[in-house]
Amino acid sequence: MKYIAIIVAGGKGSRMNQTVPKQFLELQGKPVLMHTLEAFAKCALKPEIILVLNIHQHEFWEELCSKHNFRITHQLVKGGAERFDSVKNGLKKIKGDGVVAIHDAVRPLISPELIETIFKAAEVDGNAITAVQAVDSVRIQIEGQHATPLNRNEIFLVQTPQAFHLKQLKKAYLQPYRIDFTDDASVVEKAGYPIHLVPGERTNIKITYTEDLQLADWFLQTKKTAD
Ligand SMILES: Nc1ccn([C@@H]2O[C@H](COP(=O)(O)OP(=O)(O)OP(=O)(O)O)[C@@H](O)[C@H]2O)c(=O)n1
Ligand SMILES: C[C@](O)(CO)[C@H](O)COP(=O)(O)O
Repeated sequence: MKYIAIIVAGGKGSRMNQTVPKQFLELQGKPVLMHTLEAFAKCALKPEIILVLNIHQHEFWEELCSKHNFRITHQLVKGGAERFDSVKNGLKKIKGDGVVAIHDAVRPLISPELIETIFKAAEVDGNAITAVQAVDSVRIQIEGQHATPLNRNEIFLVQTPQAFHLKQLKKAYLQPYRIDFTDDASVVEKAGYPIHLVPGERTNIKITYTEDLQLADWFLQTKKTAD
């Protein structure tokens, strides 16, 4: 079986409010994005890596690779206006059959072991989506109404990687973009495929706000000390 990873890094990081998009910010001495690619390169299944980046940042990325002597083989593809478009651009580069894992560049703490689990689970079930169970109490509030509680044992917070048979993904990504396509699972589900959840990792945080970068730094520092 062929394993392919699409790492989406085409975003602006507007919620982070920095001059450089968050995927390029330094984490333990190197850009966030390099940690993410390293995790995939360390996965025992040795997936082929496709990196989706805004076209105006390709040169900058190549400079960063030289500066950090970064040698992991990957194919560079141009990003799109929405995450959906970036994934679509990555998919266009894939020929033949295989299992494809899509991952946010800004989740640099993903473990190589979870990547392998996700690929293998998708191979069996058609797709595999990482998620962790809610630990806080959860309520839903519809505009103009009082907030009502939900059963947190039934609430899962969805992460990436999300892996799929290429056939499912290609069919799903023929659909037009919708605002409620917040991840790949929502696109594939809309195309008629049931979604399979796999336990994620609580440390696999998405760097969205400044404090997330501080938290990621702490996790990595702690891991380094433990190793
Ligand atoms: N047009 C886009 C938008 C997002 N992404 C990627 O999708 C992942 C998850 O998106 P998010 O955390 O929302 O990143 P940004 O869009 O950069 O952040 P923000 O919404 O704060 O601007 C990120 O790795 C981001 O680079 C992408 O490849 N192409
Ligand atoms: C794909 C994702 O990371 C799954 O949790 C999430 O939906 C991305 O959301 P964002 O608003 O684009 O950060």
